[in-house]
Amino acid sequence: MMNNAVEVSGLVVVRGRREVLHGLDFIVPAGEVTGLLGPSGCGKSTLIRAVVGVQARVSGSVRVLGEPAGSRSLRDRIGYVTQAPSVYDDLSVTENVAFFARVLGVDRAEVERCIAAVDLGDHADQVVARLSGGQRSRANLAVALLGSPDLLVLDEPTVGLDPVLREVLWGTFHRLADAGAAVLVSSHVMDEAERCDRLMLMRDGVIIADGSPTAIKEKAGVDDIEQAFLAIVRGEAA
Ligand SMILES: Nc1ncnc2c1ncn2[C@@H]1O[C@H](COP(=O)(O)OP(=O)(O)OP(=O)(O)O)[C@@H](O)[C@H]1O
Repeated sequence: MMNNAVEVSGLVVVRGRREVLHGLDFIVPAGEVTGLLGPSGCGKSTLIRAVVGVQARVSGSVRVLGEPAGSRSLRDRIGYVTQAPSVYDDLSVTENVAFFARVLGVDRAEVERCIAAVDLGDHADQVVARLSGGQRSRANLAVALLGSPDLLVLDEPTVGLDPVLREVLWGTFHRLADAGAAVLVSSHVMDEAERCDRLMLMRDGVIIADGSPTAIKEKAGVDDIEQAFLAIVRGEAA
């Protein structure tokens, strides 16, 4: 097993007329939950899209599980959850997950396991249109868990979820990491930082800090990540 699921150097992305990622270097290790934190618009989704291989106008080197990002062979080794739901409104949770299992060629037995992993067992037969927002996000996540991907990439998976559910989902992410997967989770909510094994703090298309939450706080000489973020930004401006 490779230690780094993702290895990136010199990542530059241009969108419209603007360069939105300005030459990033980072890794995403296997067996850990890596958080990508930064304010709205800083480039988190763009970074994630580059890793998954769906972003246009990318330069630099982006290697995922030993292959160039976007390689065909990576398709069933990466689970990717976007902010927009991929599940169908008029199908039940089970029908949705079973549909994607067929598409991916994943064993039917996986369907129930993935639904249970996101704690949707009680709603398995409900059509997605009648689920709450949080339940719908979890149905989306269940699809991404099919086939036990080596890399799970989640773009703001906990937005709009209640604290109990967030707790459940973070538990799921850590279980997957403990089983050896690399988990990359973005969030604009700084208070999710402490739940990550490793963090990348991002601002204006640049990674301004990278390390364990403890190491980042120690280096900045403060005791919460939000303060660390501000201290680093102030330090850069000075
Ligand atoms: N098609 C586009 N043309 C030009 N600029 C774009 C385009 N799409 C996105 N951008 C810009 O790229 C930057 C990064 O966007 P991105 O969606 O990656 O940010 P984000 O950190 O994921 O934000 P959020 O947390 O709000 O989802 C933003 O400033 C955005 O305005």
